[in-house]
Amino acid sequence: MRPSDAATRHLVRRLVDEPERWALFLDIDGTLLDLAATPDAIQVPLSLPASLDAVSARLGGALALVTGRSLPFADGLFAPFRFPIAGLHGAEFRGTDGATSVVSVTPAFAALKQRLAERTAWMEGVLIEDKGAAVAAHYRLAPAYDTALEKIMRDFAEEAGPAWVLQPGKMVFEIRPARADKGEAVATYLEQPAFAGRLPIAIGDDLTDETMFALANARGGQSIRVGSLATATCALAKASSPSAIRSALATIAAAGDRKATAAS
Ligand SMILES: O=P(O)(O)OC[C@H]1O[C@H](O[C@H]2O[C@H](CO)[C@@H](O)[C@H](O)[C@H]2O)[C@H](O)[C@@H](O)[C@@H]1O
Ligand SMILES: [Mg+2]
Repeated sequence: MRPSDAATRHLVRRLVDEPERWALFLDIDGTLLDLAATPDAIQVPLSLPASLDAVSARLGGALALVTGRSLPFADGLFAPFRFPIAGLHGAEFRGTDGATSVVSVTPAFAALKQRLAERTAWMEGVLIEDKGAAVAAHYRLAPAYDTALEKIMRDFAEEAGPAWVLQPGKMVFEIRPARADKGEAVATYLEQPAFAGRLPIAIGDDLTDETMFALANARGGQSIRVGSLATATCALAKASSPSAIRSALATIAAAGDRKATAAS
Protein backbone atom coordinates (compact mmCIF):
# COMPACT_ATOMS: atom_id res chain seq x y z
CA MET A 1 0.00 0.00 0.00
CA ARG A 2 1.20 3.51 -0.81
CA PRO A 3 0.41 6.68 1.13
CA SER A 4 -2.33 8.52 -0.70
CA ASP A 5 -1.67 12.21 -0.08
CA ALA A 6 1.11 14.75 0.13
CA ALA A 7 1.14 15.07 3.94
CA THR A 8 1.51 11.33 4.41
CA ARG A 9 4.14 11.08 1.66
CA HIS A 10 6.20 13.72 3.50
CA LEU A 11 5.63 11.88 6.76
CA VAL A 12 6.99 8.67 5.26
CA ARG A 13 10.00 10.44 3.77
CA ARG A 14 10.87 12.14 7.07
CA LEU A 15 10.56 9.04 9.23
CA VAL A 16 12.31 6.73 6.77
CA ASP A 17 15.18 9.10 5.94
CA GLU A 18 15.76 10.77 9.33
CA PRO A 19 14.32 8.56 12.06
CA GLU A 20 16.68 10.00 14.67
CA ARG A 21 15.37 13.53 14.08
CA TRP A 22 11.63 13.15 14.78
CA ALA A 23 9.22 12.19 17.57
CA LEU A 24 5.71 11.07 16.64
CA PHE A 25 2.54 11.93 18.60
CA LEU A 26 -0.62 10.17 17.44
CA ASP A 27 -4.24 10.70 18.32
CA ILE A 28 -6.39 7.54 18.20
CA ASP A 29 -10.04 8.08 17.19
CA GLY A 30 -10.35 9.64 13.74
CA THR A 31 -6.56 9.47 13.22
CA LEU A 32 -5.40 5.87 13.66
CA LEU A 33 -8.92 4.43 13.71
CA ASP A 34 -11.93 5.17 11.51
CA LEU A 35 -14.75 6.87 13.38
CA ALA A 36 -17.64 4.57 14.31
CA ALA A 37 -21.25 5.13 15.32
CA THR A 38 -20.53 4.51 19.01
CA PRO A 39 -17.37 4.56 21.19
CA ASP A 40 -17.35 0.76 21.50
CA ALA A 41 -17.88 0.05 17.80
CA ILE A 42 -14.36 1.01 16.71
CA GLN A 43 -12.27 -1.58 14.86
CA VAL A 44 -8.52 -1.89 15.27
CA PRO A 45 -7.08 -3.31 12.02
CA LEU A 46 -5.12 -6.47 12.82
CA SER A 47 -1.82 -5.15 11.49
CA LEU A 48 -1.95 -1.74 13.23
CA PRO A 49 -0.48 -2.59 16.68
CA ALA A 50 2.57 -4.28 15.11
CA SER A 51 2.97 -1.40 12.64
CA LEU A 52 3.03 1.07 15.52
CA ASP A 53 5.56 -1.07 17.36
CA ALA A 54 7.83 -1.21 14.30
CA VAL A 55 7.60 2.57 13.77
CA SER A 56 8.31 3.14 17.46
CA ALA A 57 11.41 0.92 17.21
CA ARG A 58 12.53 2.81 14.12
CA LEU A 59 12.23 6.09 16.06
CA GLY A 60 14.14 4.71 19.04
CA GLY A 61 10.95 4.68 21.13
CA ALA A 62 9.97 8.28 20.32
CA LEU A 63 6.31 7.49 19.60
CA ALA A 64 3.42 8.25 21.96
CA LEU A 65 -0.35 7.98 21.72
CA VAL A 66 -2.13 11.12 22.91
CA THR A 67 -5.83 10.44 23.25
CA GLY A 68 -9.14 11.39 24.81
CA ARG A 69 -9.65 7.73 25.72
CA SER A 70 -8.64 6.54 29.18
CA LEU A 71 -5.14 5.12 29.40
CA PRO A 72 -6.25 1.53 30.23
CA PHE A 73 -8.76 1.53 27.36
CA ALA A 74 -6.11 2.76 24.91
CA ASP A 75 -3.66 0.11 26.16
CA GLY A 76 -6.27 -2.58 25.50
CA LEU A 77 -6.64 -1.48 21.87
CA PHE A 78 -2.98 -2.10 21.07
CA ALA A 79 -2.14 -5.09 23.30
CA PRO A 80 0.26 -6.80 23.66
CA PHE A 81 2.26 -3.61 23.00
CA ARG A 82 2.52 -0.89 25.65
CA PHE A 83 3.32 2.50 24.18
CA PRO A 84 3.83 5.71 26.09
CA ILE A 85 0.25 7.00 26.34
CA ALA A 86 -1.31 10.26 27.51
CA GLY A 87 -5.01 9.59 28.20
CA LEU A 88 -8.06 11.72 28.98
CA HIS A 89 -6.81 14.47 26.64
CA GLY A 90 -3.43 14.71 28.42
CA ALA A 91 -4.53 14.37 32.06
CA GLU A 92 -3.34 10.76 32.42
CA PHE A 93 0.28 10.12 31.53
CA ARG A 94 2.56 7.11 31.18
CA GLY A 95 6.13 8.05 30.38
CA THR A 96 8.94 6.14 28.74
CA ASP A 97 9.98 4.60 32.09
CA GLY A 98 6.46 3.19 32.59
CA ALA A 99 5.71 5.55 35.49
CA THR A 100 2.03 6.43 35.33
CA SER A 101 0.13 9.39 36.66
CA VAL A 102 -3.66 9.21 36.80
CA VAL A 103 -6.45 11.43 38.10
CA SER A 104 -8.56 10.23 41.05
CA VAL A 105 -12.32 10.17 40.75
CA THR A 106 -13.62 12.24 43.64
CA PRO A 107 -16.91 11.21 45.28
CA ALA A 108 -18.39 14.50 44.05
CA PHE A 109 -17.41 13.73 40.43
CA ALA A 110 -18.77 10.18 40.71
CA ALA A 111 -22.09 11.61 41.94
CA LEU A 112 -22.08 14.18 39.13
CA LYS A 113 -21.64 11.43 36.51
CA GLN A 114 -24.59 9.56 37.99
CA ARG A 115 -26.76 12.69 37.89
CA LEU A 116 -25.67 13.41 34.32
CA ALA A 117 -26.80 9.91 33.25
CA GLU A 118 -30.18 10.52 34.92
CA ARG A 119 -30.52 14.03 33.45
CA THR A 120 -29.94 12.78 29.86
CA ALA A 121 -31.81 9.46 30.11
CA TRP A 122 -34.79 10.85 28.18
CA MET A 123 -32.60 11.83 25.18
CA GLU A 124 -32.96 8.79 22.99
CA GLY A 125 -29.70 7.98 21.20
CA VAL A 126 -27.50 10.06 23.51
CA LEU A 127 -24.74 7.88 24.99
CA ILE A 128 -22.91 8.62 28.21
CA GLU A 129 -19.36 7.24 28.22
CA ASP A 130 -17.93 6.93 31.73
CA LYS A 131 -14.13 7.25 31.51
CA GLY A 132 -13.36 7.44 35.23
CA ALA A 133 -12.11 10.98 35.82
CA ALA A 134 -13.85 12.17 32.63
CA VAL A 135 -17.26 11.69 31.11
CA ALA A 136 -18.42 12.07 27.51
CA ALA A 137 -21.94 12.67 26.20
CA HIS A 138 -22.18 11.47 22.59
CA TYR A 139 -24.91 12.63 20.20
CA ARG A 140 -23.75 10.98 16.92
CA LEU A 141 -26.91 8.84 17.01
CA ALA A 142 -29.10 11.78 18.06
CA PRO A 143 -27.80 14.91 16.29
CA ALA A 144 -30.97 16.88 17.02
CA TYR A 145 -29.93 17.05 20.69
CA ASP A 146 -26.72 18.97 19.87
CA THR A 147 -27.75 22.30 21.43
CA ALA A 148 -29.70 20.90 24.37
CA LEU A 149 -26.84 18.56 25.26
CA GLU A 150 -24.24 21.33 25.04
CA LYS A 151 -26.22 23.41 27.55
CA ILE A 152 -26.52 20.46 29.95
CA MET A 153 -22.82 19.62 29.66
CA ARG A 154 -21.83 23.28 30.12
CA ASP A 155 -23.87 23.43 33.33
CA PHE A 156 -22.45 20.16 34.64
CA ALA A 157 -18.87 21.22 33.79
CA GLU A 158 -19.39 24.43 35.74
CA GLU A 159 -20.80 22.47 38.64
CA ALA A 160 -17.83 20.07 38.56
CA GLY A 161 -15.61 23.03 39.46
CA PRO A 162 -12.25 24.37 38.28
CA ALA A 163 -10.53 20.97 38.23
CA TRP A 164 -12.65 19.98 35.19
CA VAL A 165 -13.37 21.67 31.85
CA LEU A 166 -15.80 21.22 28.97
CA GLN A 167 -14.15 19.66 25.91
CA PRO A 168 -16.20 19.70 22.70
CA GLY A 169 -15.37 17.17 19.99
CA LYS A 170 -16.83 15.32 17.04
CA MET A 171 -20.51 14.78 17.96
CA VAL A 172 -19.54 14.78 21.63
CA PHE A 173 -19.26 17.03 24.66
CA GLU A 174 -16.90 15.89 27.38
CA ILE A 175 -16.05 16.96 30.90
CA ARG A 176 -12.35 16.26 31.32
CA PRO A 177 -9.73 17.01 33.99
CA ALA A 178 -8.34 20.52 33.53
CA ARG A 179 -4.88 19.66 34.79
CA ALA A 180 -3.26 19.08 31.37
CA ASP A 181 -4.19 19.23 27.71
CA LYS A 182 -2.66 17.33 24.80
CA GLY A 183 -0.13 20.10 24.09
CA GLU A 184 1.15 19.94 27.67
CA ALA A 185 1.41 16.15 27.43
CA VAL A 186 3.52 16.45 24.27
CA ALA A 187 5.74 19.05 25.98
CA THR A 188 6.27 16.64 28.89
CA TYR A 189 7.20 13.79 26.54
CA LEU A 190 9.74 16.02 24.79
CA GLU A 191 11.66 16.22 28.07
CA GLN A 192 11.84 12.44 28.45
CA PRO A 193 14.56 10.05 27.27
CA ALA A 194 13.81 8.76 23.75
CA PHE A 195 11.96 12.00 22.88
CA ALA A 196 14.39 14.69 24.08
CA GLY A 197 16.21 16.63 21.35
CA ARG A 198 13.77 15.55 18.62
CA LEU A 199 11.29 17.58 16.60
CA PRO A 200 7.63 16.70 17.25
CA ILE A 201 5.20 15.57 14.59
CA ALA A 202 1.62 15.74 15.95
CA ILE A 203 -1.21 14.03 14.06
CA GLY A 204 -4.85 14.42 15.07
CA ASP A 205 -8.33 15.06 13.77
CA ASP A 206 -10.30 17.10 16.29
CA LEU A 207 -10.48 20.24 18.42
CA THR A 208 -8.66 18.60 21.32
CA ASP A 209 -5.64 18.10 19.04
CA GLU A 210 -5.18 21.81 18.37
CA THR A 211 -3.06 22.26 21.53
CA MET A 212 -0.60 19.60 20.35
CA PHE A 213 -0.56 21.08 16.83
CA ALA A 214 0.32 24.48 18.33
CA LEU A 215 3.05 22.94 20.49
CA ALA A 216 4.55 21.01 17.56
CA ASN A 217 4.53 24.15 15.40
CA ALA A 218 6.13 26.24 18.16
CA ARG A 219 8.93 23.66 18.54
CA GLY A 220 9.73 23.73 14.82
CA GLY A 221 8.01 20.39 14.14
CA GLN A 222 5.10 19.36 11.96
CA SER A 223 1.34 19.09 12.54
CA ILE A 224 -1.16 17.16 10.45
CA ARG A 225 -4.94 17.30 10.71
CA VAL A 226 -6.72 14.20 9.45
CA GLY A 227 -10.06 14.22 7.64
CA SER A 228 -12.48 17.11 7.46
CA LEU A 229 -13.79 19.35 10.22
CA ALA A 230 -15.58 22.65 9.71
CA THR A 231 -13.55 24.52 12.33
CA ALA A 232 -10.27 26.33 11.74
CA THR A 233 -7.03 24.54 12.50
CA CYS A 234 -3.46 25.55 13.22
CA ALA A 235 -2.18 22.29 11.71
CA LEU A 236 0.36 22.92 8.97
CA ALA A 237 -0.78 20.03 6.76
CA LYS A 238 -3.83 17.90 6.11
CA ALA A 239 -4.20 14.17 5.52
CA SER A 240 -7.26 12.64 3.93
CA SER A 241 -8.20 9.84 6.32
CA PRO A 242 -7.14 7.44 9.07
CA SER A 243 -6.55 4.88 6.35
CA ALA A 244 -3.94 7.18 4.75
CA ILE A 245 -2.20 7.48 8.14
CA ARG A 246 -2.27 3.71 8.68
CA SER A 247 -0.91 3.18 5.19
CA ALA A 248 1.96 5.62 5.88
CA LEU A 249 2.78 3.83 9.15
CA ALA A 250 2.80 0.46 7.37
CA THR A 251 5.18 1.86 4.75
CA ILE A 252 7.53 3.25 7.42
CA ALA A 253 7.41 -0.07 9.30
CA ALA A 254 8.21 -2.03 6.11
CA ALA A 255 11.10 0.31 5.25
CA GLY A 256 12.58 -0.51 8.66
CA ASP A 257 12.25 -4.24 7.94
CA ARG A 258 13.96 -3.86 4.55
CA LYS A 259 16.89 -1.95 6.08
CA ALA A 260 17.32 -4.61 8.78
CA THR A 261 17.31 -7.41 6.15
CA ALA A 262 19.81 -5.55 3.95
CA ALA A 263 22.18 -5.08 6.92
CA SER A 264 22.13 -8.77 7.94
O1 LIG B 1 -8.41 11.95 21.22
P1 LIG B 1 -9.01 10.78 20.52
O2 LIG B 1 -8.16 9.55 20.62
O3 LIG B 1 -9.39 11.05 19.12
O4 LIG B 1 -10.37 10.48 21.31
C1 LIG B 1 -11.43 11.43 21.22
C2 LIG B 1 -12.72 10.80 21.63
O5 LIG B 1 -12.92 9.68 20.77
C3 LIG B 1 -14.07 8.87 20.98
O6 LIG B 1 -15.20 9.54 20.46
C4 LIG B 1 -15.11 9.74 19.06
O7 LIG B 1 -14.99 8.47 18.41
C5 LIG B 1 -16.14 7.59 18.54
C6 LIG B 1 -15.78 6.26 17.89
O8 LIG B 1 -15.39 6.44 16.58
C7 LIG B 1 -17.33 8.27 17.88
O9 LIG B 1 -18.49 7.45 18.00
C8 LIG B 1 -17.58 9.63 18.55
O10 LIG B 1 -18.62 10.33 17.88
C9 LIG B 1 -16.30 10.50 18.53
O11 LIG B 1 -16.50 11.69 19.27
C10 LIG B 1 -14.22 8.50 22.43
O12 LIG B 1 -15.46 7.87 22.62
C11 LIG B 1 -13.99 9.63 23.40
O13 LIG B 1 -13.93 9.14 24.71
C12 LIG B 1 -12.67 10.31 23.07
O14 LIG B 1 -12.41 11.39 23.94
MG1 LIG C 1 -9.28 12.06 17.45
